[in-house]
Amino acid sequence: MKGEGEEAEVLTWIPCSKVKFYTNAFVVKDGKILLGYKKRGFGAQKYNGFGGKVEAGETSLQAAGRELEEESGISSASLVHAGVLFFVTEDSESAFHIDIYRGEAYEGIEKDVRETDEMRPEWFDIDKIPYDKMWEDDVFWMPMLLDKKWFWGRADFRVPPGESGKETKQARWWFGELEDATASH
Ligand SMILES: Nc1[nH]c(=O)nc2c1ncn2[C@H]1C[C@H](O)[C@@H](COP(=O)(O)OP(=O)(O)OP(=O)(O)O)O1
Repeated sequence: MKGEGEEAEVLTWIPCSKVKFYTNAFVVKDGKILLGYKKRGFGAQKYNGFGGKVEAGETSLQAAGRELEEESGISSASLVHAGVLFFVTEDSESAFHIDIYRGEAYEGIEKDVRETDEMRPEWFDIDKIPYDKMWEDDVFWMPMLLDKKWFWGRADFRVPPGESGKETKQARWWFGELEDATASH
């Protein structure tokens, strides 16, 4: 049985005082979604959208377009802001504000898609998204992205109490739809 202290620790949000600004883009076309199998780095061996750090002097939208092209070869999908994921992990001193984009794909996009050193792109039917091979929180907000509902949420990852390994798991999270979806974004 767990002591009270341990329970309380699990229920607390992880404190953070610095935030890194990232993007992540998911391209959707004809009932399919393009995911990338991450071959190296943080989140390796998981399927994810294509994204990375927003560099100095860039807007989030510019960064999303650049990262999508660098990691998948897609250069002109039209990107729409789909939501925000605030991601906090014991692995990193900083939290991540991740602007999530939905890419509405153009005709013939398939031929532009290419594998890179970092990502192996693969199309999935939207009713067969491999959530068991993705970040644990994605299943909570992906339906809102697919339904074009603007969302906001937070996920905290911790090494579960009593586990000696370093692997973090989702410990606390919430996601919701923004009420004023007509606001400019
Ligand atoms: N779909 C997702 N769900 C989640 O919970 N965390 C995610 C996520 N996508 C990214 N993250 C986290 C993992 C990582 O700590 C951080 C940034 O991850 P990314 O894979 O986007 O960036 P990279 O480390 O590849 O950055 P660059 O080197 O700039 O390309 O955000």
